[in-house]
Amino acid sequence: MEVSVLIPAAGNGLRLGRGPKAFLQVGGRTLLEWTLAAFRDAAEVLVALPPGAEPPKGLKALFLEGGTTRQASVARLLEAASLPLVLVHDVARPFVSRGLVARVLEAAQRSGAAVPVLPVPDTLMAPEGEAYGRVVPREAFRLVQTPQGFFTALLREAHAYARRKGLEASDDAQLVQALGYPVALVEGEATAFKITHPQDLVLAEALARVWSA
Ligand SMILES: Nc1ccn([C@@H]2O[C@H](COP(=O)(O)OP(=O)(O)OP(=O)(O)O)[C@@H](O)[C@H]2O)c(=O)n1
Ligand SMILES: C[C@](O)(CO)[C@H](O)COP(=O)(O)O
Repeated sequence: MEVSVLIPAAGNGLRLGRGPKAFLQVGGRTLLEWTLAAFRDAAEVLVALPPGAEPPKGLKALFLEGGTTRQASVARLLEAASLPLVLVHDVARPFVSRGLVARVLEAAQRSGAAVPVLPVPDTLMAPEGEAYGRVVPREAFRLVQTPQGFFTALLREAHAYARRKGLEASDDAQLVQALGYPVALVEGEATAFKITHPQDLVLAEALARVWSA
């Protein structure tokens, strides 16, 4: 794959409460190892680790120090990317299939910016305090995943724009959109869920038993 894969892995995993997720073991491998396995065919892989973390030995990637936010970590990785196309992928989503990567890459090559999304499977409601509130039409919403693919120059411009405007966003597609560029949507997949809370580890352990990257 002629692409620079950027892996923001510098978070502290506060909601999970088990230390930085990059080094968390699931099914006998760290989340970083699972993630790198999914991108083993990439020409270049860059990983942002928490400041002060020792880069793991024997892994094929370039390790950098991350920033205080996801956006800052991606910005540092982006500076070091050398290829015209980038994929940005959370280490917290270790079970990403080749099919998903191929879909995002293809759409990013075609349109310059692409993200995977999933429909909302449940009733969607805005609570009123502690009480059941207004139900909103779930058809109007999507869950946004990674990997997100971009022309490197476009994502660099979007990050530079965000810095100038003081924008902070939870993903990279928002910055590209803020710059005024459209972001294409491709079909996401349930297995690429983000390990966020302790209960997610039950599913991750089960998936690790059957997953082949
Ligand atoms: N300063 C940061 C914060 C987050 N991330 C990365 O961004 C992704 C999405 O973040 P999240 O799931 O929120 O992970 P954490 O920040 O580790 O979790 P929490 O917010 O619960 O602390 C993760 O792969 C995380 O490592 C990063 O590279 N640099
Ligand atoms: C990038 C992301 O995974 C897309 O859904 C998400 O925005 C990260 O959010 P978090 O709050 O940093 O986990």
